[in-house]
Amino acid sequence: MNRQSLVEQIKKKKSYLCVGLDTDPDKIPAHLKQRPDAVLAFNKAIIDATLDACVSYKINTAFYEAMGPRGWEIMEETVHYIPSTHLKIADAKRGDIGNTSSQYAKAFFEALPFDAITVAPYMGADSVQPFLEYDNKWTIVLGLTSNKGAADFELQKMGEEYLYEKVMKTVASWGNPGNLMFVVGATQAEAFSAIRSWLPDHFFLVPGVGAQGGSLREISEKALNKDAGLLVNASRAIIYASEKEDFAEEARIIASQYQAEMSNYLQ
Ligand SMILES: O=C(O)c1cc(=O)[nH]c(=O)n1[C@@H]1O[C@H](COP(=O)(O)O)[C@@H](O)[C@H]1O
Repeated sequence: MNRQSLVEQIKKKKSYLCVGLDTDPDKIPAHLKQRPDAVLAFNKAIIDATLDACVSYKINTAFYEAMGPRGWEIMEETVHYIPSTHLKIADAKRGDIGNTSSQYAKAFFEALPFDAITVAPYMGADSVQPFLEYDNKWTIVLGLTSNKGAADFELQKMGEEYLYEKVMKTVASWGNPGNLMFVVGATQAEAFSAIRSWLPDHFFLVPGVGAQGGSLREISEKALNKDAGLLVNASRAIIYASEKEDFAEEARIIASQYQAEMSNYLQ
């Protein structure tokens, strides 16, 4: 999905919500757990229930890789189930020497039909470039992450700049806002205005609302741009809104609440 289609979907839905499919087999409602296809059935029910409220799904590959070979198949079946109207993100946080990154890019962009992948930039230009070579796919590079450990490296100063600032500005010079996004955690709201001032056009994937406590209002006020420029992810707050048989309906309600709030900020 290219930038124009993504922006059209955001305007049509009045939503920049990304639903995170971080599906933990242990957290699936009891009535589904017995089924051999429990995780897939859970994902399909969540997708059916939230389609109208969101523009993207983010599949956190760790949850599927942890299930062994069947998990990889479930991930594949899930990504095929998501309609082409929605941006399909592989949250895989890959990045390695060039020839290995090329294989990661092939795995998620060709063998699997993802539109986007999260990439860790620590190994530098040659580790990120193979993903950026796909013009029609999105590379989403970790900028300032939502976790406590962001303080260990990302928020350390390198001369005048924070490390994350240097990383984001440098990576921005390798690609363009048509196929490059950055992860900026919602828990880092105080940094959003500055980041938006030096990257006015890029989309940011923003995890950290919901279970991690970030404020949708604050990041929206500070970082929405003319194309929205934000994809805000919530995983646990939506998919585990209920542990009972009504889990999909409850997920729909929470996703719709995010969508309604977003539609106010988009005006
Ligand atoms: O790249 C990510 O998606 C990501 C980056 C980051 O800084 N923080 C972060 O929480 N994430 C992911 O975003 C999701 C957040 O999940 P919830 O906290 O349950 O909404 C998880 O899949 C995380 O792996």
